[in-house]
Amino acid sequence: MKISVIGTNYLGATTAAGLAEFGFDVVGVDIDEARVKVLGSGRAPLYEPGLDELLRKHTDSGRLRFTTDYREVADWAQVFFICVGTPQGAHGAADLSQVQAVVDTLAPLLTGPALVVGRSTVPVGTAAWIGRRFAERTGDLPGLEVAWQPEFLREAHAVEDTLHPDRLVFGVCSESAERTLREIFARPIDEGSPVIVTDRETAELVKAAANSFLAMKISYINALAGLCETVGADVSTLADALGHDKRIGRGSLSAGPGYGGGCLPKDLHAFTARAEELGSTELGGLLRQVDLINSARQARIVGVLAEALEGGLEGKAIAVLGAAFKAETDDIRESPALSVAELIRARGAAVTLFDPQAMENARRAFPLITYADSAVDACVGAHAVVHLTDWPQFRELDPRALREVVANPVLIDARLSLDLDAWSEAGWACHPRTAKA
Ligand SMILES: NC(=O)c1ccc[n+]([C@@H]2O[C@H](COP(=O)([O-])OP(=O)(O)OC[C@H]3O[C@@H](n4cnc5c(N)ncnc54)[C@H](O)[C@@H]3O)[C@@H](O)[C@H]2O)c1
Ligand SMILES: O=c1ccn([C@@H]2O[C@H](COP(=O)(O)OP(=O)(O)O[C@H]3O[C@H](CO)[C@@H](O)[C@H](O)[C@H]3O)[C@@H](O)[C@H]2O)c(=O)[nH]1
Repeated sequence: MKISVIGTNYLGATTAAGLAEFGFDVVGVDIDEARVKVLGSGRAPLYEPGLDELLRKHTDSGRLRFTTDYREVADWAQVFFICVGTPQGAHGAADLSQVQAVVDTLAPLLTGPALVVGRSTVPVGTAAWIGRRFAERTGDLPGLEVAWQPEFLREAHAVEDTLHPDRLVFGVCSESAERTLREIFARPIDEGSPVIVTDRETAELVKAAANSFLAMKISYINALAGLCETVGADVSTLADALGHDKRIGRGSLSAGPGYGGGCLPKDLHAFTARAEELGSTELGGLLRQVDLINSARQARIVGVLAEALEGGLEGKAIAVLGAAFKAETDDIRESPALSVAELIRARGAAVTLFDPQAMENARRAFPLITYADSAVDACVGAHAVVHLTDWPQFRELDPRALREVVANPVLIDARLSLDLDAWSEAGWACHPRTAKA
């Protein structure tokens, strides 16, 4: 089977490489020439563990290539996966202009049967709308069908999640579309990935509901973290204890600076907008509260920092550890680390930041922050150190050595993942405090 993947960044590049690994001939299409060139040379245009190797393997084998020209795939592929972006648009609703552009470019070029499979995250009703738009623009081409197969991969684990998905959700209108999807995903199905076959609306909703649920779990534990800070309780132990209950689970229960990234924030906003548009004010209200708790978390971290420093933040030098929205990625979209860094700067302090992978992206988007060549360099002369992205490298830092280079040994461990006993023993004032500390 010949497959085209349209849109080849975080989702699409991994999808294309994964489908080639499953044994198919794949052509990725993107309008970004620079991205297509890098991918064509077997390299990932972003930092994602294992992706470079998979891309190289299949560009070398000839099973995978990339183009900017839709004409190369229109008559060649039988299946088209849509993986373009669905960024936040007006009033939080999803901006579907990239999806619309794909339909409008592809439709006039199609001449025979095709299965178009949406993988982007979209508001419920989008697949039906795309189906109608294709029908209008192809003059009801026989054998053209639109299915929805949401993708649940996490950045930093994208390759593993693509090759061994937790579940596969097929939103289809026909048995033939289901058969095609079962054939494409035969390998993970044989390995035991559960398959849920449903209508397209349910498939679209599964994705929005899953991301909103993850955001809700994170906001719940962050709201509890605030309470724990007030009474000196330990939110990590609380989360461990909650997580042992199989009905709750430990995943997405790590308190921190709030959730960020290219998915959870925008997907929560889009789901809120769509739910309210469809009259579900209860769901809209719940999701709005989740969002409020998330933003408040970042302001609270800055408040804790300001209180920990004599005379507040004005004129102070603050070292920030981390720019990426989480570890093992160079993605800075909606990064809580950079939001906190900007809030600190807005209160009159100078920020010096280090991140193991996201420096280039951060420098481009936030030029007023100073960037250091290492975590230790970022801390030289600092009045406080704020730990905001949970890179394993930051857990290896030697608090005794760092104590020697800072102006003032104050640590805000916003990720709650450093060994605070070791830092306290080395003479640091650590926040947030627990009864233990
Ligand atoms: N990033 C993730 O981990 C992830 C995981 C699951 C689902 N998703 C969803 O997948 C979608 C894509 O996410 P992403 O993070 O890769 O987005 P992105 O914005 O990083 O990438 C979108 C890509 O599509 C390309 N593109 C835009 N218009 C195009 C067109 N008309 N034709 C061809 N290519 C075009 C862009 O050049 C870009 O390379 C979103 O809906 C997102 O919510 C993302
Ligand atoms: O216990 C936790 C878990 C995560 N986070 C933060 O939440 C954000 C999102 O993390 P994660 O879910 O690991 O990252 P993503 O790669 O954005 O993946 C989410 O978004 C993708 C795109 O839709 C989905 O496919 C995934 O299933 C979904 O987990 C990051 O800022 C994390 O630091 C926490 O603060 N505490």
